[in-house]
Amino acid sequence: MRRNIIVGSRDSALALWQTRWVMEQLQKQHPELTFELVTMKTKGDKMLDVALAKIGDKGLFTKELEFAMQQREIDFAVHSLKDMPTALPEGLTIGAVCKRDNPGDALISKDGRKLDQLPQGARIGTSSLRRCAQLLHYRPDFQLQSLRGNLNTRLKKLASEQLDAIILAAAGVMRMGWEDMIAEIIPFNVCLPAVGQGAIAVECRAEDEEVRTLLQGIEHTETRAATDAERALLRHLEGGCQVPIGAFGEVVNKKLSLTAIVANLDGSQVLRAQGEAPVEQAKELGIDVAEKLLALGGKRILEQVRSGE
Ligand SMILES: NCc1[nH]cc(CCC(=O)O)c1CC(=O)O
Repeated sequence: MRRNIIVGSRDSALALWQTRWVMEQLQKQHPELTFELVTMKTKGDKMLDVALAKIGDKGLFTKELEFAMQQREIDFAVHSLKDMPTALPEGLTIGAVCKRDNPGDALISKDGRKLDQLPQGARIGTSSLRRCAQLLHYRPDFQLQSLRGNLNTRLKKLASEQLDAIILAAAGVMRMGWEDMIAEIIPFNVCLPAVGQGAIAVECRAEDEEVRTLLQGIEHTETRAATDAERALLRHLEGGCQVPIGAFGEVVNKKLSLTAIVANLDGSQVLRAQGEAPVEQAKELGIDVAEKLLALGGKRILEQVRSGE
């Protein structure tokens, strides 16, 4: 076994928290190894003020790290699974999906109000089409404002842009130690999370058996099955961040269940589908639920959203 493992990460506070967490778990399991952290900026870090839907680039937060892996400058990279494209570059694989934290979306509001206590026409900050569409479906009076930047920046904008509330992934908020600011985890019947939300993934070279064996130690089987189903669904719908798609997979009583939505941009249509399958058939389940959504009218919605109608 190699002695020194080089670990790549973005340099945002959240990414660093996640990467250090992974390094810590591995170090506990392998006291004989050393882990070295290398940080880099990705295109997504350099374009923090541009709407994600406008950049529309797959691998915005992962490409530079992936290139470094292919060049053997780093041995593995830690990502939010949510930020990973469903198709990985040649020669790379997801070596581990770690146990998922809270998968939900957190409401952080000016005076701790919950969603139902927000005033008519409340101004809510979020940069995600998925959150916008589902919130508008629930409360057409809400005014959604775009919100980008690192978590710190977004939190500051709650006050500086005079918003009533912002929405962030609960897992990120908790990892930053801001749990006390969460007014409410938005229920899944209102807003279904993004594919992979709340799960940390480790990407490595597919042929690097040493590192793959190492990463087995932090793999969480149920989270892998759940997110395999979610990612298969997303891939089948060919949805990047430009399309409002939400999904949540979960192992309940040893069975895998998957719920997903496809929405149009103004939230006037939100289609929902659900399915169950044995844990070993995660990908088939994802495709199955995707097919249900397409049949329900998702095909038309996706065409409309993509053509900018
Ligand atoms: N798109 C940015 C991003 N990628 C992963 C997380 C949160 C952490 C996670 O889902 O594991 C966030 C922040 C957010 O959406 O509020």
